[in-house]
Amino acid sequence: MINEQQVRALLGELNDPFLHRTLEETNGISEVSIKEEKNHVSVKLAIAKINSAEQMQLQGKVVEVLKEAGAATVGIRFEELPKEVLEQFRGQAKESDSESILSPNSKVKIISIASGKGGVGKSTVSVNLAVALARLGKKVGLVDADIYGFSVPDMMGVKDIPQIKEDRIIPVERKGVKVISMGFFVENNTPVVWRGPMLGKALDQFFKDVEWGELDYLLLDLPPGTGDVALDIHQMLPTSKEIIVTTPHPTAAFVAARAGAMALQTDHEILGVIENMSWYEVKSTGEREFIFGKGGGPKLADELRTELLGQLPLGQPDWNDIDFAPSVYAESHETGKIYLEIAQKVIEKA
Ligand SMILES: Nc1ncnc2c1ncn2[C@@H]1O[C@H](COP(=O)(O)OP(=O)(O)OP(=O)(O)O)[C@@H](O)[C@H]1O
Repeated sequence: MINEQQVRALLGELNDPFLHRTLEETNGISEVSIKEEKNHVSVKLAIAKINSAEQMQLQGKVVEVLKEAGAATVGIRFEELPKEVLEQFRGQAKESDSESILSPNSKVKIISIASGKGGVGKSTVSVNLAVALARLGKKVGLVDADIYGFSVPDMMGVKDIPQIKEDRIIPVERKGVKVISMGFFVENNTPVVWRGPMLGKALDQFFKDVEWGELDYLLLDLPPGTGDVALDIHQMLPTSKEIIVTTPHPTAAFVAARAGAMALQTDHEILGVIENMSWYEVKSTGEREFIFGKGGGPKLADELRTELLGQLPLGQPDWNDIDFAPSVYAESHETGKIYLEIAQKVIEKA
């Protein structure tokens, strides 16, 4: 037989779905009564907003918890918390929000990885830079903000999907990096068709509803080009710094300059340029062939008055690795070492 004290203790641990505080903290358990002969528990709970999907979810949880503890049947009524209480908690919620990643006071360093056009290796660079920062002991999150063309989960060999806990999204951890991607939330790799406002909301969720925990760096793999999403993100994240990825071809660098110009126009500092696919090294002779041309990276860095953070050769990761992630270079791989050098520079600059 369950008693009132036990009921209060159990329910007190559940969260008000809107305030992210426990019912004990919100004083949300208004009534508890127990009919001993039938082992029936009935409770009245006060939450921030009633008649909502969140209420239904909480209802399910209450029934589950109480039945597990021995109640035969459970009756629940909901009421709304008094206005004064709500305001008090909303005020506090605002304060803690202001410590969130999006706040200018946040200590998390946000770095957006941008490119002028698709296919230059922006996602590959984002993934490997994130892993390299983690290898250097940093706490790193990675947002695949390339909402239409998400590829990060595949590149990192992520097989799990995020858990949802108390309506917070828990990112998937892979190679020491906490990862969130739109790819986790669509089925069967279906392309995502969004309208502008929905898109902004989805991104907003990635920052506000994801339980990132403590982070030193949050990297964002932006969509290619200078479209709406890239612009949205710039506006949403006034403190973010930018890395521009280009290939060595002069025209690629010219197009990438536009992405850089957008960062500067929106007052975002550019940390530097990374030139990808810089050369191909012939194994037998060690000779470098400049397949995609030469000079694009340094020229772009010059134009944007920033530094060339590194040049990455053509070549795939070692696919014999035990903990296989298709696009992640091992620490001992020549390219993996270059990523560590770039990450070190990023730590010094960001
Ligand atoms: N240094 C490299 N050597 C060999 N292949 C590479 C290199 N960098 C990237 N690639 C390959 O090039 C392709 C495009 O890379 P990636 O998806 O990272 O580019 P992207 O700029 O993010 O493209 P999009 O913007 O279209 O998503 C991928 O197949 C990737 O594996």
